[in-house]
Amino acid sequence: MAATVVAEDVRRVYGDTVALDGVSLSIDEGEVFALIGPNGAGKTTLVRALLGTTDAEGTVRVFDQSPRAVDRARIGLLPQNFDPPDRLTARELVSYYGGLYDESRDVDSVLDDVGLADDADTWYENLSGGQQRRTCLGTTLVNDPDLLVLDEPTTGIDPAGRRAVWRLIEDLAAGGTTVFLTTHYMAEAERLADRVGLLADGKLIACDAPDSLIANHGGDSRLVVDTDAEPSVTNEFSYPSELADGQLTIYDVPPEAIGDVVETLEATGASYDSLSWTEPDLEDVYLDLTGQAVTASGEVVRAGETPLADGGRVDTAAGGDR
Ligand SMILES: Nc1ncnc2c1ncn2[C@@H]1O[C@H](COP(=O)(O)OP(=O)(O)OP(=O)(O)O)[C@@H](O)[C@H]1O
Repeated sequence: MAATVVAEDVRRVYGDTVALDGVSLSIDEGEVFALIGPNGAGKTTLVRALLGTTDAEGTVRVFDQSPRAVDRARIGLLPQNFDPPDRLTARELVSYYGGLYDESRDVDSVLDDVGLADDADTWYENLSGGQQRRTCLGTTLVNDPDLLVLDEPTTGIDPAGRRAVWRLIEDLAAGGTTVFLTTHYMAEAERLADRVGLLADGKLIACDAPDSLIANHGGDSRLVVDTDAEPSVTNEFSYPSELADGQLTIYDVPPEAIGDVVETLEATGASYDSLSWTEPDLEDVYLDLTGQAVTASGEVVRAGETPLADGGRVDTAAGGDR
């Protein structure tokens, strides 16, 4: 399969700040590639380097051309901070961007694709956050791009809006569009991406399919039970387990074995209050590889530090919008 984007040893320094420190990656045609990293990791700088809007050392090829030589009609870019005029309607905005190209898609079909057919004549300022972001996405689709570059497509929008954007990206990917997106929402990358690149302090520290990253770096699943059990309870299970401060953690229990584990616990005469089972995810991978957790607002919390006000290691599909 042909590579749509190839970057080799890309480096960008701003004064004393090394924003990108030798990043190499390639994105295949039709692939959804998500670049994960906290605020300041270098995501936007890499977007700029790949599109040739910032000077960087190293080599970048897009459609096997220098980025600045690529026909702009082949690329759709959603910048992180896209702030169109408030008093243009969704239709006017998409139509305006369509006018920038020699050939563009029918405006109504674009509005339909982004789920704004019913709100096409609403001013931008009166659309919800999710609708606004989908309008912005519409302006990037009007030239029917072969490569879509989305810099933090869902930052700052509510969970329902985020899911709507996810569905839209999934539809585009199913239609064969190559997508490069950046995000600090691990769940977003896990859901959408064929491959994920983990960026930390300007370095690409891992790059693989989400499942492979989780299998190699995510650790075990955990069954956590609040219980009054005696310390010796850990001898009862055939899985590794530990008891501390009234919390029993049993590792690597497959979901179908949870009932047996609970029966074993009950048989010891112990009672319990709550029980939760969690699978490892990309958050665990990032933590394992960097010693850092990424909060919902994209800040990092280093292992051993007090979590920030927005809840520390949180980045679920449902929560944490600011
Ligand atoms: N034009 C610039 N001038 C000076 N420093 C810059 C410039 N652009 C980025 N940086 C610095 O480079 C580093 C990487 O920034 P970048 O915006 O690429 O990160 P990011 O991962 O996109 O972060 P965020 O999620 O906050 O947008 C940061 O330390 C940032 O302050």
